Amino acid sequence: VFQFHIMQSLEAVKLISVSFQLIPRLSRVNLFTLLSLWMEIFPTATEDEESKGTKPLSDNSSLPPSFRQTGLAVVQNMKVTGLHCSSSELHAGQIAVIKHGSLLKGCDLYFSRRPCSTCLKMVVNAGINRISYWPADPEISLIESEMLTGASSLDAKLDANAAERLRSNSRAHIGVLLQPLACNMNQFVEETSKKCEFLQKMALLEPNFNLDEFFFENRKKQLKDYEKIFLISDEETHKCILMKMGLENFCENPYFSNLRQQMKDLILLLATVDASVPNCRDYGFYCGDFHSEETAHCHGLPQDIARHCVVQARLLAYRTEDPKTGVGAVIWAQKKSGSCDGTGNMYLIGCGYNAYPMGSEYADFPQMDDKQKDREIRKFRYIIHAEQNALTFRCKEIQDDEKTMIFLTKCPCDECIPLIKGAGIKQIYTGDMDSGKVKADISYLKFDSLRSVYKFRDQSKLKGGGAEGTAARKERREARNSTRGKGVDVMGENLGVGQTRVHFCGKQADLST
Ligand SMILES: Nc1ccn([C@H]2C[C@H](O)[C@@H](COP(=O)(O)OP(=O)(O)OP(=O)(O)O)O2)c(=O)n1
Repeated sequence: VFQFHIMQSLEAVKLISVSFQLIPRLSRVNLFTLLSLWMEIFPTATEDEESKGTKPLSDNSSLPPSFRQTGLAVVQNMKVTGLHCSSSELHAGQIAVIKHGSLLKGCDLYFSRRPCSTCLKMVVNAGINRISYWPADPEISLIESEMLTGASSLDAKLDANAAERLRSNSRAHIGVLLQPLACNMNQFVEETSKKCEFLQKMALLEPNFNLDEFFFENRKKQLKDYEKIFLISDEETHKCILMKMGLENFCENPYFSNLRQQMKDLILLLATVDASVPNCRDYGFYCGDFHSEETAHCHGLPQDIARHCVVQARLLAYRTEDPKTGVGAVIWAQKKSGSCDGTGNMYLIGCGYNAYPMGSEYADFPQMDDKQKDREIRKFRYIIHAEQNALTFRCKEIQDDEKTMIFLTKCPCDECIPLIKGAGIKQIYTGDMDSGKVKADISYLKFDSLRSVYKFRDQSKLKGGGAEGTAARKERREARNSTRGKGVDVMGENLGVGQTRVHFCGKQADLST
């Protein structure tokens, strides 16, 4: 009885701690759904770029008009084991069958559109556990006005009927898995996106940069685009499509308006996260100095793809268990020759976010950061970093002769640099605002001197790289060397050993010193 009471009190403590968690999290289901939407708009190569060899080889420029590009996240035991998108010849479901074969057994598939009957029969046959799809226009479009001929419209209807019969006959659960976001989630994503270091870097380098204006403008633009792609603007048309897909239960209110609200919330979240990584000509992920010879030899990814993968990592970061700092990591590799995937020759190795060890409850371990004097109750010794989770739970092996790339939302720390190097990762795409910092229980000193892995830092090709950038970095490095360990304020307010807050054009940013 005594033991029972103790157990009950422990449970109560855990519950209380859970309710005290400082930041809202994305649910797994919503994360996988968002990843599938994001895969649908994976940047594809133009013929020109392909022939020049500047983009991964892919071929999805000539999709039939009634066919909608689809993104897919393959999930096994709650871990993402594949991210795909359709190509001109193959649908996402077909690609999943080619790439995973019988390993699809027991997997959950998250599609950005309801897959066509051809895909559905194959993935059901492979023994998938569950399919969730985004409840808008399906893969074979049912929006007739956009179709070229009456024949394709009939095909679309026949396909909808066949898919519905396959669904009702299948033992796998096939339906719509969307969950309402935590009540302050979108507000939290907005705040953290504005503070995200990719935007902060711009604020640091650009005189007269209005971060709010830049961020909200971009978000507005993305939101408009994504609503066009992922939402059916006319409610009656949307209801009609839901009916045809066998989702009549969603057609009555309040279920219909709830569903649309959840869809809009997720689209807003996607647009917000997207706007946190600047998408403009002069900013990007560049290796070394933009004009230096080093850059010419290291064959980085096209900027739109690099940025796409960093945004993916930003989405993952919203599953963090760290009460303060969310970090996401995605590892992709590039095959030497093309592949049937809409991602061209790129394939997923693994992805992760920072969290307490597998299987632990939220309150099992300390959660304080280094502002807490008692080191015993700080989080750092317990949290598994995003890179560590991405490597540990990878779904593919890293091949020595292939280019493997890790995309991070934060500079890798000294604990992770040897892991990245040892694993055979060839390129790191990241921000470097923390580089050179020494915090009480975590340090970021090894990144700068890392030589065997190409580092594609978030920078301006005019200001962050090039001669001007080099000079600025040199100046910072010298300042750092002269102040390291002394906790001296270099340019602004002193935040303690290794950190300085600089004030720049009325804004402030934390810099390593
Ligand atoms: N490349 C990285 C860098 C960090 N982390 C994780 C480990 C910890 O969960 C958290 C630590 O982040 P910070 O170094 O920013 O430390 P704090 O969370 O204490 O924030 P602050 O910057 O205010 O000190 O991030 C990670 O997963 N991957």
